[in-house]
Amino acid sequence: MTGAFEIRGGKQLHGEITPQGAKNEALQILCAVLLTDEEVRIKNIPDIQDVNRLIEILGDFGVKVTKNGSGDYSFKANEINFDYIKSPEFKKDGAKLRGSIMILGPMLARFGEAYMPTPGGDKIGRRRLDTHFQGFVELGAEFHYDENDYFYTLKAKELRGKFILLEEASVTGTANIVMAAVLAKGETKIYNAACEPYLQQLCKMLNRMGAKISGIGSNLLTIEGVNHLGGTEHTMLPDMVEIGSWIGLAAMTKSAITIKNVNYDELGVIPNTFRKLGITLERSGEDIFVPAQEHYKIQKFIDGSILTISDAPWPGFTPDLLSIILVVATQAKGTLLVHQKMFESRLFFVDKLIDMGAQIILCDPHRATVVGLNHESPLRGTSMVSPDIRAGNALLIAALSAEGKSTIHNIEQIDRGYENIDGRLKALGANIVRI
Ligand SMILES: CC(=O)N[C@H]1[C@@H](OP(=O)(O)OP(=O)(O)OC[C@H]2O[C@@H](n3ccc(=O)[nH]c3=O)[C@H](O)[C@@H]2O)O[C@H](CO)[C@@H](O)[C@@H]1O
Ligand SMILES: C=C(OP(=O)(O)O)C(=O)O
Repeated sequence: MTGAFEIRGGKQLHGEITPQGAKNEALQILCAVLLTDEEVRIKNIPDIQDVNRLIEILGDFGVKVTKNGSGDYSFKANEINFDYIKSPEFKKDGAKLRGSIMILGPMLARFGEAYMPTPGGDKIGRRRLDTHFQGFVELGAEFHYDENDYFYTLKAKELRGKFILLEEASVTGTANIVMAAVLAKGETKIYNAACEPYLQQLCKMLNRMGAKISGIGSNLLTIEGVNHLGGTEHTMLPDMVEIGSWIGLAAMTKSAITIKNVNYDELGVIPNTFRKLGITLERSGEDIFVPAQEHYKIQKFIDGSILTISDAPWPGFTPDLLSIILVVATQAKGTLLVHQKMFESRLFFVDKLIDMGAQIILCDPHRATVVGLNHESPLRGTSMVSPDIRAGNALLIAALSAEGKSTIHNIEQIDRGYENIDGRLKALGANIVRI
């Protein structure tokens, strides 16, 4: 376990915070640089562990990486080091994060072979990769999984476009198959494609590189294969999971906070989902202002029944914000059912909130009922271990609202997704120390 945060909570915060570039977009976009031998310049790259690890892996692959400034890099994949890709080091490095899986599509498309250890990422239940491999096989690849070594191998003399109906709208799966199909022969149609803003960003970038993708933003993508892709420039969207987290932070700490440059129109149902918890938030151009609120009251459904917030593939509510919703509900007035449909072990962190005094019943691994305390009795500071990236940030927000001192251990799980989080929270007036 690496590092800890010590937090003295119960303080009102105030000021402005700017969201980092989106982590999950960055992981897709960085893999796409492997599709061309020309230079690709990428801006607004968040300075976080997962992304930095992927940049290191690209460097080890032989990609020339140049840092132009903060969050601004150029990549040129004109030579690839296959010795490294087949080496034991790559088996170790590639397994450190989830996003590395999206190296497969570009490598297969451009070089006809691709290798990958079982990727890492959050331990939030089973995270199957079938959709990715079924897609590659449909395009004509041979697939081999070495169960002893947890190592995937893909080979294809030629990829051929076809109609692919995905079993599920997997985010990284869709990105991977799109990146394989852009250089395939003929037309590929991907139905039941994931369509979140980050995938739209990837498709737009690929089109700027010379790809022919239509249907962007829908669940039916049509891709006319091309022979060659060229260089481009791309800027990452702000991270919607951060934006939601800072809305939650403001509500939990009764603080007035302005979240800058959020690209509001790309946030889908996120703002309204927080409004359903009774939180006031105002759009001002591209900023969101959350005023200081003593109380916020959870809405009910029209028929008077208890509100349920659940995750769903985009444009549904992202699963990555459900932990924040759950924490914020602990101090709302009213009752909420949180239904985490996608992941099997993402709600277990509620035992830590219960230790802090929150009123929560974990109904089963997917559902938790929260009875809000209406800010009448604050959470109590405690010592806890961050289990995953989003629960980690949710616990951090709980600790900032709690009375007394909290210690959060295993903050690598927070650092892998949030840039300089202690520095940025301190700038809002938080009492947080990295120990
Ligand atoms: C690096 C990255 O981008 N990670 C994100 C990506 O992970 P990732 O791409 O790995 O997640 P997937 O979209 O493949 O699916 C996540 C889970 O949801 C289930 N599932 C998925 C689609 C569906 O229609 N029904 C369904 O039940 C899958 O079985 C899986 O267990 O998308 C997830 C879902 O938004 C996010 O939580 C992760 O932060
Ligand atoms: C689950 C997440 O990340 P990863 O897919 O990288 O594990 C996340 O970003 O919430």
